[in-house]
Amino acid sequence: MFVQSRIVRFIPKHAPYVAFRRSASTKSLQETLRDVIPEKQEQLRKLKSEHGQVVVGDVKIENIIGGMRGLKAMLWEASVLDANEGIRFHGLTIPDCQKTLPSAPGGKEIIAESMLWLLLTGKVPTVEQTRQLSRELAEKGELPSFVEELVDSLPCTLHPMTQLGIGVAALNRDSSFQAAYEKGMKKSEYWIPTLEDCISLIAKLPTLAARIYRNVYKPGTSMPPINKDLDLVGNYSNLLGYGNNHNLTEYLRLYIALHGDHEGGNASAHTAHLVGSTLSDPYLSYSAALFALAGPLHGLANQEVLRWQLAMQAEIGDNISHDNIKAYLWKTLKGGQVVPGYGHGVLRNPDPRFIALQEFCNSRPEFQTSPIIQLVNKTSEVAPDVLKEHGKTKNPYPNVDATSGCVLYHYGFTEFKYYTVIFGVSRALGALTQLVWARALGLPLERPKSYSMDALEKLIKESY
Ligand SMILES: CC(=O)SCCNC(=O)CCNC(=O)[C@H](O)C(C)(C)COP(=O)(O)OP(=O)(O)OC[C@H]1O[C@@H](n2cnc3c(N)ncnc32)[C@H](O)[C@@H]1OP(=O)(O)O
Ligand SMILES: O=C([O-])CC(=O)C(=O)O
Repeated sequence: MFVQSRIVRFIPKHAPYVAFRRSASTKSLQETLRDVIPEKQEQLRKLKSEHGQVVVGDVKIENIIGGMRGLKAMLWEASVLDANEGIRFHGLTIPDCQKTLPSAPGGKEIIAESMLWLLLTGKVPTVEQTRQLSRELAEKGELPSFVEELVDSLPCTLHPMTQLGIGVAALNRDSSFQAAYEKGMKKSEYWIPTLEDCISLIAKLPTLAARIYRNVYKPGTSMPPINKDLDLVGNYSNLLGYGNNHNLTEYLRLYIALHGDHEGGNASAHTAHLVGSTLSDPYLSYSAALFALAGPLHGLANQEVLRWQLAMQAEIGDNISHDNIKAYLWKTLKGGQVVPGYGHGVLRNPDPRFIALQEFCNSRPEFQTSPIIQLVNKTSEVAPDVLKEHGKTKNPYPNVDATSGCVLYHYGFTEFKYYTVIFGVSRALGALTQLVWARALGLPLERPKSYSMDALEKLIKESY
């Protein structure tokens, strides 16, 4: 059969990993992945057998006591972070993805399905493939009734992230992986039910997350049915009750695509990987990841930023001068608190996700007079110099959380304790992708060596 390939018009300079073309293929995600797996298995076999002894770095005492920062110690397929340039998904930068990944009908932003396809397969999907995946996700979106009853029984005073983690863990009752494992499935086939679970979980996350939102913030309102002709985030927005706000829906699409993956060492992705390495099923693994995301130094920072910016706004009023912001930043730092939304474990420049969200705002007239977005922008002009003068943080620049929640607030989505749940819907794309690859590549149990301080001192003495 003659298959015509269409090279996408924009070819980036550094796109080493991805087959940067959209083929006319109508192969499903599962079929595409099945084609890619043998190549990757062979690549891993060679790395192990031919290069297993190559040294890629030293381990210093400062790495061991410093949160393993800088250690090159994990395999992660879908994305790699450069400290200065930021994230690349299979070699593609965020602007590359914005140019090439299919969007929703009537929309312009990247959608979760096209990002998921890229992360899982390393290939840019066709529009048809993306639509096929949207339909599959919509068809698998309903929650089992016992999970609905479980989340409905939770007190609305329980943080939405705790509720999300509970709901995701409970979905494991129907895990295909767990059932197949119990029946004695061969290791080489683990990836198949793992993929099934991952797709099912990604499909159900918006329904679960929207149910939590309704229970906590809009009690007594009923959710519309899942629309089989909509993309995942289009449905999520609908279920939340914001479906008629096109701009907010587009923002959610971009937000969820961009937060999908940030290589493997971040706390949520790493947690999913660690738990998954014990052969816990994807629901349990991702539930654990959500509780890492719920910490204020990680995903919860997007709620903290809004709280902090609103407190700043209340204190300085309408006079949002650089000097007033600077004084508020110093007050935060002298109070012994971190400036939320600034700094990063790896990045050493402004986060390109922050830039992409700022560009989203800059391209829309409604943000030019938005008090909260103007305050975020002005803060980002002042904070780096203040943090440099403060002299502690290795990265004084804004990360993605510096604006992500504030844009939601602008749109009237003001329930800030819910914001990290949206991040949790997104991070599944990357964390679950890696679980599929971990099983397809037969990666082992993760179990690093630890030392006590006494044992470290002994090692130090021995090294002299
Ligand atoms: C999606 C995400 O997870 S992005 C990150 C979201 N988190 C935030 O925005 C919270 C604010 N930022 C921070 O707390 C940090 O920058 C982190 C947690 C993101 C990274 O932490 P680290 O890798 O340890 O940063 P770094 O090496 O620069 O830290 C050195 C010192 O600077 C401090 N520092 C780092 N960032 C900040 C900040 N934004 N405000 C004040 N102090 C800071 C650290 O607390 C540390 O102080 P210590 O020596 O007293 O412990
Ligand atoms: O990479 C990190 O450590 C934190 C982060 O930005 C993310 O997980 O999105």
